[in-house]
Amino acid sequence: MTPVVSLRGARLQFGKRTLWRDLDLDINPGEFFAVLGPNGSGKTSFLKVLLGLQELHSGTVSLGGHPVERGSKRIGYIPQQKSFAPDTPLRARDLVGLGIDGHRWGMRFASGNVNQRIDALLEQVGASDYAKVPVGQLSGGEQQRLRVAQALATEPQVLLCDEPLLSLDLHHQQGVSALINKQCHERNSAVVFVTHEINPVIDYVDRVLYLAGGQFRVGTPQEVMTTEVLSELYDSHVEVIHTNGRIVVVGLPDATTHFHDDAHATAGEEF
Ligand SMILES: Nc1ncnc2c1ncn2[C@@H]1O[C@H](COP(=O)(O)OP(=O)(O)OP(=O)(O)O)[C@@H](O)[C@H]1O
Repeated sequence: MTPVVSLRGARLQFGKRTLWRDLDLDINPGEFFAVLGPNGSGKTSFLKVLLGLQELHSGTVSLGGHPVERGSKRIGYIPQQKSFAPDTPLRARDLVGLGIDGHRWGMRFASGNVNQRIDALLEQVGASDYAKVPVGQLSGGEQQRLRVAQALATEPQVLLCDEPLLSLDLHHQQGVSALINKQCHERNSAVVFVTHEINPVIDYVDRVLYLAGGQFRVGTPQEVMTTEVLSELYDSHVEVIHTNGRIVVVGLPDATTHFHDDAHATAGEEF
């Protein structure tokens, strides 16, 4: 199987601060891949590398066997949930339409084909009923469904999701994550899902990249979400409890203070 995302010897650092290094990773079609970690550990920066918005310090990254490029149609991107202003002059279907031809300048005269495609996308995310409602009048969950539809417009090989459940209530969290998982399975897209909290997607996640303190671990949730692994990553005792199919992590320190500083690297280590 050809991986959708490949990183080799990847390293990202800002100044003396290394977010991650020696990252070798393949993400496969149809894989639901979660990126976890505390504030400032580099989750969004990881997405930016895949979006071609952030260069690696060293190593390589490719998408579908090609170097990453900005604005690639291979990628669908669902940004963090931010509400539209109530008077935003866009209807739900206009927002989805931007995913199809938003790269074009000037007034859009939607063809029959474009309209059909918009209808199909609205249907796919269960948003047909509010197709003509101005986006600013919709609930956070309804707006987020439209962003999912917009991100799916180009039938992307990989769907990058940056905390797409933030500020959604439990009901809408379940709806949006089920929708993203559906895309993963029915269209065989890879999903890279950045989140602080694994539990809302625990039933869907195949593998996890856990970033903390300038280090990382990759594996299944069962392999990574353990007392031993997280205590090592945080350099402090952390208790991981698995209960009723959910994972509770107790005693998390402020990991952003534990970054590995290259100034303290051992002599002879290669950077
Ligand atoms: N262009 C940049 N220049 C310098 N530092 C940066 C740059 N981009 C990100 N950083 C720093 O890198 C660290 C990781 O940022 P990033 O946004 O990737 O973290 P995150 O894990 O997504 O955090 P959060 O959970 O708070 O959203 C932060 O300390 C941030 O300030």
